[in-house]
Amino acid sequence: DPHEWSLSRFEMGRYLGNGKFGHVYLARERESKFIVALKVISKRQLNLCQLTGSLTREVEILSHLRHPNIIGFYGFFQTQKRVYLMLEWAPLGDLYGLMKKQTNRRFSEEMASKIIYQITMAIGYMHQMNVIHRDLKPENILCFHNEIFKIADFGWSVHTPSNRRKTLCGTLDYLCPEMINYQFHDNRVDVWTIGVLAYELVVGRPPFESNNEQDTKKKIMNLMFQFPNWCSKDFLNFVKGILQHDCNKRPSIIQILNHPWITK
Ligand SMILES: CC[C@@H](NC(=O)c1cc2[nH]nc(NC(=O)c3ccc(N4CCN(C)CC4)cc3)c2s1)c1ccccc1
Repeated sequence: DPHEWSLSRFEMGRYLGNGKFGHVYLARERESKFIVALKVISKRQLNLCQLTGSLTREVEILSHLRHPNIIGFYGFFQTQKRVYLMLEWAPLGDLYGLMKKQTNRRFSEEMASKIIYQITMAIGYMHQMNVIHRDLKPENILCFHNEIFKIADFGWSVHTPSNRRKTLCGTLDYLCPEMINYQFHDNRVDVWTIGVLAYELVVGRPPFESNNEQDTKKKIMNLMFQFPNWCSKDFLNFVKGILQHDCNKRPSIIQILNHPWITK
C-alpha cells in the first residue's frame, strides 16, 4: 500500500463491543471507504498481565490463517499506547447475541448442525496449520449474512508442534492420566469444545453450567450432564461421542464431519 497504515487513515464508527484486553469499533478507510472492524488493544494492560506474547501470537496466527470460516485479518499498526488490528467486519454480531434472539433462546438442531459444520471445518483447517484455538464459545463466533459463521479472537491460541505433545516435563510414559490432562494442550481440546458448543446451541445453555466454578469443574470431571427429552437420538450420540474423558476416545475432525447429525 502507498503508505503505512495509521489511525488517521480511518473514520471511526460506533463502538461494537469488547473482549479480554481491548475494544472493537467500526471504522471506514477514508480513501477506499472500505469498512473494517478495528480492534484496539492497550499495551499497558497487556504489559501489566505479561500478555504481550499472546498478542504477538494472535497477530502471527491471524496473518497466516485464511479460511472462509475464520475472521479476515488485513494487518495491524500501533501507536505509543495501543495496537490496532484491522479485522473483517461481521455485520450481525456474535453468535451468543444471535442465540439469545432465537425463540426459546436456542437454535433448531438443523441450524445448530449447520453452524457446527462450519466451525468444525475452520478448526480442522487450524489443526492442519498446527494451531489450536482453546477458547471456542458463542461469544467468539461472528455472524454474517447467508448463515455464514466465522471464528474470531485468537487471543488464547497457540501453535502446537506438529503431532508431538507439548509437556512441561519428562516423557509421557510416566505421567498418570490426570497429570496428562493438565500438563499439555494438544488439538483435542478444540474437539471437546465442539461438543460443548453443539450442546449450548441446541439446548440454550452449556452442558456443565453451574453457579460456581467448583460445581462446574466437578460436573466436567464426572461428566455430569443430561439432555432435554426433545433432543434427537443423533444429537445425543453426537455430543456423547465427543464429551469423553479419555481424549483418545474422542472423534477426529473427519469423524465429526461425517457424523449423521452433521450430514443428514
Ligand atoms: C470475539 C471478541 C473479539 N471481537 C472481535 O475480534 C471482533 C471482530 C469483528 N468484526 N466485526 C465485528 N462485529 C461486531 O462486533 C458487531 C457487534 C454487534 C452488531 N450488532 C448488534 C446487534 N444488532 C441487532 C446487529 C448488529 C454487529 C457487529 C467484530 S467483533 C474481541 C476480542 C478482544 C477485544 C475486542 C474484541
